[in-house]
Amino acid sequence: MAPVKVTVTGAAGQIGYALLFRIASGQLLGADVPVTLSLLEITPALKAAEGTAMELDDCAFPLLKGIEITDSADKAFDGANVALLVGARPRTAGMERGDLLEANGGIFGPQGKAINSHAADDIRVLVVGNPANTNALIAQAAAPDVPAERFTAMTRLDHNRALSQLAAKLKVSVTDIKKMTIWGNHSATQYPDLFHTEVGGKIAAELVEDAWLRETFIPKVAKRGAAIIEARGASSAASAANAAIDHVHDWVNGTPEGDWTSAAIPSDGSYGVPEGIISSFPVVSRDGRWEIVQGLSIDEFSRERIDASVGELVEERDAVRALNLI
Ligand SMILES: NC(=O)C1=CN([C@@H]2O[C@H](COP(=O)(O)OP(=O)(O)OC[C@H]3O[C@@H](n4cnc5c(N)ncnc54)[C@H](O)[C@@H]3O)[C@@H](O)[C@H]2O)C=CC1
Ligand SMILES: O=C([O-])CC(=O)C(=O)O
Repeated sequence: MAPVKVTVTGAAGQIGYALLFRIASGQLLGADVPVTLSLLEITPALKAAEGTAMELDDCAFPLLKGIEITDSADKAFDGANVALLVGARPRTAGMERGDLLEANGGIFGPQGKAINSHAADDIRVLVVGNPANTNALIAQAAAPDVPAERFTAMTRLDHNRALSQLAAKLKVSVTDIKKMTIWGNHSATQYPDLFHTEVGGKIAAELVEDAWLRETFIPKVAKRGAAIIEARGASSAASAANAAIDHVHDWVNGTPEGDWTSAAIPSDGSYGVPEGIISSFPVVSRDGRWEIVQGLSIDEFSRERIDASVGELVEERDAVRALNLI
């Protein structure tokens, strides 16, 4: 079997360090799938990426068939089958949102273009670097020859956080919980929805107090990233890497029958989310493609929250449009 080429940007960063070893050990694609890794970094971080590559060598992973380290996007994405876009420009003190979007446009535009020109026909892209949904939109717009559905952004970490918070509340195992959903943006406006989530055949929203759902669960999940930064002095890295593994694993290998997961994928207009926006939905993966779960009833409480998060995504889209980034 020919190795699958996995390109990781920001490979010398925190998430990169937590991610690369798991990809090389077979957890991304399967225990029988050989991989080659391509590490894309900015020039000053190449040496650190080389250090990580030395450690990858030292693991003697049977599935790892090669490592390439480069600061050239054209080279990094050449023949890539999976692209994990982790490296991004973080927001720094005093930075306006427009500056942040523009700085990221300077990263995700050229990377999208390189993917368009050089990646393999089956390329699948997961954007992790924030603002993830809009960075995915920028990369997608720069890659008109790649099917739009191949550009996705990560809300699986939010999904996993929601599973874990609910399991703790109900004193059940995360495996007892099915059909969790994160809607919208990977930001504080995201909406973790318990109205379709099932625990032992019952609807989760009916098993918890209303006040807990509104005042504890939703804000705790939505603001968990900030809480981790506050506690660790650095943003989530191992849990973010874990979620990236889950997302790509399920995209390629399928989601289990009777359950779904959450991923930010280009909207087809489902649930009133404007077409083209890269928004989180309840999704299943079948035959290597994400499909939005259809037919869920959305009550007024959920509608307001989905609309608020999608409204933020529309604003971000309009802002990058005004900057000619899409
Ligand atoms: N979607 C999600 O759920 C989550 C997203 N994130 C985001 O993931 C991103 C990465 O986080 P960390 O690894 O902790 O950051 P980090 O700062 O440790 O690493 C980022 C790396 O990206 C590299 N980089 C910057 N520009 C690049 C470019 N043009 N090409 C290639 N590499 C480039 C940097 O040199 C650095 O090594 C951040 O934007 C963070 O906000 C973090 C946690 C969860
Ligand atoms: O803001 C960040 O960099 C961290 C983040 O996205 C998260 O942990 O959800």
